[in-house]
Order: sequence, then structure tokens, then C-alpha cells
Amino acid sequence: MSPNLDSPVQTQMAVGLLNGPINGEYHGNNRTEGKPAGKRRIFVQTDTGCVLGIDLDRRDNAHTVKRRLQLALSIPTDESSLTFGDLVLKNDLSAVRNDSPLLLTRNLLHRSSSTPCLSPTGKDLHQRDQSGLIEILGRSVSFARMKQLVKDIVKGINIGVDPIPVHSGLGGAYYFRNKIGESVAIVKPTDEEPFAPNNPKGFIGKALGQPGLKRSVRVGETGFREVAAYLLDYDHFANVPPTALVKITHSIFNINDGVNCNKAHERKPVSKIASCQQFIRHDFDASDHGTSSFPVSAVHRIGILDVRIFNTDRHAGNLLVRKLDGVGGFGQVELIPIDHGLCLPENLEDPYFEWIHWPQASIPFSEDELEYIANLDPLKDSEMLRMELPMIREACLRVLFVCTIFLKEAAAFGLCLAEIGEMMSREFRSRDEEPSELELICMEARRLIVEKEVLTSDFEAGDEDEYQFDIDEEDSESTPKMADDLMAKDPFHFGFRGWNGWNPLSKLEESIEEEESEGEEPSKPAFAGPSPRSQVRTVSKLSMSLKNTSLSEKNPWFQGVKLEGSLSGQSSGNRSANEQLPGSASFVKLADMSDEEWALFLEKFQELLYPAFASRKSGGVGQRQRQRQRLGTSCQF
Ligand SMILES: Nc1ncnc2c1ncn2[C@@H]1O[C@H](COP(=O)(O)OP(=O)(O)OP(=O)(O)O)[C@@H](O)[C@H]1O
Repeated sequence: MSPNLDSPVQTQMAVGLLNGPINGEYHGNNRTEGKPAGKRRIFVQTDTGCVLGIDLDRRDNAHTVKRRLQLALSIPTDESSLTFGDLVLKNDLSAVRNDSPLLLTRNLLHRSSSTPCLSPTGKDLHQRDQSGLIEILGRSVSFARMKQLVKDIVKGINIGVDPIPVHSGLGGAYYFRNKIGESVAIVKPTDEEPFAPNNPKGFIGKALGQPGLKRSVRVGETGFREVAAYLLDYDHFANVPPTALVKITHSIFNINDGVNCNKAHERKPVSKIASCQQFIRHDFDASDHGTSSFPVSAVHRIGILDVRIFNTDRHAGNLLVRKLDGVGGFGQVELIPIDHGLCLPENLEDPYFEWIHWPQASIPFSEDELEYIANLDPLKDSEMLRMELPMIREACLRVLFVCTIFLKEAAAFGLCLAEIGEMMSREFRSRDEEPSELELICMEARRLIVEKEVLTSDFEAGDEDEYQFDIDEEDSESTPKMADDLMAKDPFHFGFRGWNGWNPLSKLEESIEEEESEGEEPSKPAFAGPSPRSQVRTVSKLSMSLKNTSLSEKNPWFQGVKLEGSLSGQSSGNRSANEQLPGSASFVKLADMSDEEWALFLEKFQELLYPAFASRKSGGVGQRQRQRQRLGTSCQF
């Protein structure tokens, strides 16, 4: 078959397991144990959703994989890129582990959201597919429960119990059942997410890997986030149902024909990468019921998880409620958090915490909760996720890092869940979205490290006079053109320099004394290292003051930056998969810092927290009473 990427292909065949060029051997489900050293099996998903299993041996590299895909899918090797999380695989495949899902994207000229999902060619591929109906991708001990679940589903499928499509929600989802017809799992294929090519509900138009419903979460990447939330929920603290990433084959799944997105009429078994979560019997969700019966501890535990993972989609529909009356619960209920596909975004944006105004969230954390929070270790969390979900992007892990530190310090300081959630949430003033206090702290930390770098390099070069001259020139003679140039060079630095002669520090100095005498003596900071209080008070007050100032009013450049997304759209000489995400309306980017800058950033970030919390506490009542004009950004429709 000659390559014709624009022709509609109406049918989709089951996954082909492409063996090595010289009769590579496949070892069924006994993957790692049965394989000779160096053998791995990977799953390659095209940007239109098609999934192919490929056995690799030591000699394979990205080029040989693409060659084999070219034979199967007729995509010329020079017109496609193979990516694995952040990595564009040029040649070396050593970072790719057994059972990893890779993404094959066609280069722009040949990529179109209307391009159909190409079928693997050749009947023998189909016939050689020896992989099981459902295979768990990953080997965490946390998936033990999932193994039994998979067995139950396979038994159901084998005796002809069909899955049931889920009608609610925007994405494709299916209840898979056991042999007696009970729903035991909800399966959400990654290529049926909102906007993904095979979405069954009409929300299509993007290829896998492009920004999705939330701009900081790419299409096709919600599945591993669901798993990340489960894996991070140590000790089942927040009650996230067991969840795993699976490769699953069934004819129920949806394939759009790629031209006008009609469903293919002929249903054939098709393989998908999907999240698979245990089905939890429940009575209603939190949107159907008053929240007063919700246990304080359940709200706290879910809130703690949401803060750690920066959940942008905790709407009431994503909290299942189960009555405990049957077992002597007397009106008590259990909460089950679901749908974590929009957590761990690649940038800080606006989270959505439904619980933020529930009275439970204003009750102080219990001793147990404080102990759980104190024991959280973002370094360990990141290592664990890298190990279990190797496709996870570093940008997501940095968000996890920042949020976990923020939570730990805030809880140790004595803030309650509602206060923490509010500090992480953006506000809308005069129809402008403004950065959250958390974002302002991050922006300030970035500014400080840039400033430190500039000072260090200038000090080393011994040209203090010249530096002073530069500053003066910037301050007095900035024009839009110059501002663009400066932003391109150093957006954070410039963004917080005095604007149009207005120096926020002069205002701030006046209020420091007042506030100190008014406020209670705050508790000790939880972070180790030198007390940052005196050093950082001024800069932190700058952030807090900015929070109470309309940024776009004071700083015309700021608004421009936000609209253009320049803050998040920097590029570097090194091409990485990360760069494919276009600048979004984020105020601060974490992913573009080098390791050294990141370490410095975390140090500055931590230093800035204590004064920020103190400021929050001292102005807390007024702040909380202020009417917050929040526009819902959850994804519930
Ligand atoms: N683990 C579960 N157990 C039982 N029911 C579930 C579970 N997960 C999801 N559901 C049900 O399936 C519905 C759709 O699931 P979910 O909200 O996760 O899908 P979605 O497409 O991501 O939805 P949304 O567009 O609201 O984000 C839910 O409203 C809920 O009723």
C-alpha cells in the first residue's frame, strides 16, 4: 500500500504485535521474566489513537521502530517523530522501559485532526497479536487489586458480557462487567478523551499530544494522571479507587472515520491505551446532595490530595457519595474521589476545588492529618512516579513538588484547607484573571533567581556601573518594542520591576510595622535553613501587594505578556517534546528552569512562604470575607 495519509480508512483492526525483523519471539503475558535480557515490549500509539505493540531487542533504535511502523502504517519515517513523555526519541531507546506507551506523531505538514486512524496493514499482524485482552502497564505493588479486577473483566468478556458505554461526561468511558453482569471497572481510552480523535460524543478536533480541555494537559495524557493520583494516595488516605493504565482490546470502543467523524459502522476489536478504575457502588454524587453530612476528615483528606496534585477539576460530580446507613451509619456517608485526569498540569493554572467554601474546609487539620502531611516527601513522590509512570513529564513533577512544599509549609504554619485552597486559586477582577498568591510567590522566586544570576555575573565581571546604567535605561525609557525585547530575555525580571515609576516597595515599607503589631505572632516556619524572615519580608510583601493591585492596570506589559503567553513560551536550543506545548495563559512556568535554577528556585520559593502565610493570616479575615468573583473553570457540563 502506498502512503496516503489523507485517505479515509473506515475500519480499525486489532492491535498488531510487530515482532522484530527476524522472527522476534513474543512471550505472552510473562513479559519481563520470559524475555531474554534486553528484550522489551512497547506500545506505540499514533496521534490518531491507533495502538501497536512492538517487541524490541537490544539492537533496536528509534529508527528501526519507525521503519517497522512505516511498514505497518505507511507513515514515512522522515515524516514522523517518536516521543516518550518529554523525550523525542532520536535514536537511543535505553530510557524506554518494558510496557511503555510511546507516541508516534506525524510532522506538521502531514498532520491533520481529520486524518483517520490508520490501520496496521497485513493480516498477519492481526493474527500474530498474542497479547491478552487486558494488560496492566506497570508493575507497582499497588496494582495487586487491579490484577483480580482484570481477571474478572476477562471472564465477563469471554462469556459475552458486553461493557456498557457511559453517557455522562465529555469523554468516552465504558463500564466493564464481571461474569454476572455487575459493573466492576470504568475504562476511559486515551484517544476518546475530549477533543481526541476518537471521542464518541462529538468533542473532537485535536491530535494526541496537543493542548486539551485544559491547556496545560495534553490530549491523550489524562489516563496516566488518573493513575498518578491513585499511586500518590498513600495508605488509601483520600479513598481514590484503584486505577491502572491498561492496554485493552474490545469492539465496544469508538473509532471515528476521520473525515466527518462518523463512527465506523463495522465494529471490530480495537486496542486502546486506557485508564481502568475500579467501579465503586455509590448512591449519588456530591452535586445531588447537601454537603453538611460529609465527614470533615473525608473533605480534608480529599482536599489534601487535590492540593498536592493541583487538581483543576474537583467539581461536585467528581465526588461519589455512598450512604453508610446499611451498616449502622445513621446518615453518615463515605466520599469517593474520581476523575483525576486533569490533575498535575504542566503549568500552574487555576485549580478547581469544589470544597473551598464548604465549612469543613475551614476547620483546622487534625493531628493525624498534620502528621500525614508532614510525612509527605515530594522527592520520593517524584521518584516513585518516574519509576511507575515513566512517560510522566518533568513539568508535571515540578508542579507536584511546588504544591507539596506549599501544602507542608502552610499546614505547619497553621493554615486550614480553605485558606490553602484560596491561596492557590486565581481571582477575576474587572474581567481579568489574576495570578493566585501561589503563582505570585513563584513569580517572585523566579525574579529573585534571575536577579541573583545577574548580580553574580555582573559582580564577576566587575562592571557594576554598567549594570546600574542598564536598570536606569529600562526604567525610564521602556517602549513596547523594548519591553518585548526585555521580556524575551528575562520576562520575570522585567515583569516586576517598578512600573511607570510606581515602586510598590515604597508602599510596602509603611505597612510592615503596622501589620507586625496587629497580627498574632505566627508559628515557626517548617522549613529548615536560615530564618528568611528579615531577608524576604520586603519581597514577599511585594507579592502580596501585587495581589491586591490590578496587574493589568498598573502594568500594561503584564497584560500583554499574559495574552501572548510569552511567560510560558520560551524556547531553547534543545528541542524537547515539552516544547510542543504552545504558550498558554500561564503566569509562571516551572519546566524551563535548568536543574541548578530549579534548586535555587525551590530555595527562594520556600523562603517566601513564611512571610506570605503571615501576611495571609494578618489580613485573613478581610480577605476571606471579600466576595470572590470566581468563574468556574471546572470541566463539568
Ligand atoms: N470509579 C467509579 N465508580 C463508579 N462510577 C464512576 C467511577 N468513575 C466514574 N464514574 C461514573 O462515570 C461518570 C463519568 O466518569 P468521569 O466523570 O470520570 O468521566 P469524564 O468523561 O472524565 O467526565 P467529566 O466530563 O465530568 O470530567 C461519572 O459521572 C460517574 O457517575
